[in-house]
Amino acid sequence: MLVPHESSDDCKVGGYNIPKGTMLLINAWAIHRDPTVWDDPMNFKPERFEKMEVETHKLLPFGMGRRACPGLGLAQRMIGLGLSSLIQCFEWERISAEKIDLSEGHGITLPKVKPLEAMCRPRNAMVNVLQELASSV
Ligand code: HEM
Repeated sequence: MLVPHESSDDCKVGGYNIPKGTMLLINAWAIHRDPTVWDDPMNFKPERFEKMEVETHKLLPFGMGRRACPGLGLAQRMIGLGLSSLIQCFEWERISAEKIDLSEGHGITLPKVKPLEAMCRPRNAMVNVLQELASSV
């Protein structure tokens, strides 16, 4: 669910009459899994975002409109930078032959039921860079 909003006037949403003062909750979780909104929603297909102008209005992790998250640009850049640094600098392995359990838990955010445990070791090409970084802290 996104942050609750309150209608400041009588309005209609999706054909429903919403009186002034109603609490409105957007179920982004359901929208992101709705097969009438997304083609094959349960599969990871990053290529669906290649034509960003087509799909962005259906993707709501930051809300939408006037009260959408003003930290969107910062958050997207930091997540990309953080994740790509972890992939570029380290080799990653599972802790056992068992596949990672991706089951979703409950909460304000979407935690994993089983926290991720993984092993990492600096990539050879990155050892010097990481040592220099660590010694400069
Ligand atoms: C992955 C990171 C983030 C996610 C998923 C996220 C998501 C959201 C969502 C869903 C909302 C509510 C939108 C709505 O009312 O419909 C929101 C609001 C807000 N976010 Fe974020 N956010 C993130 C990072 C950030 C960062 C980095 C900042 C600031 C540096 C920030 C500042 C805010 C503020 C100030 C609001 C309230 C905006 C308003 O009510 O007018 N957020 N965010």
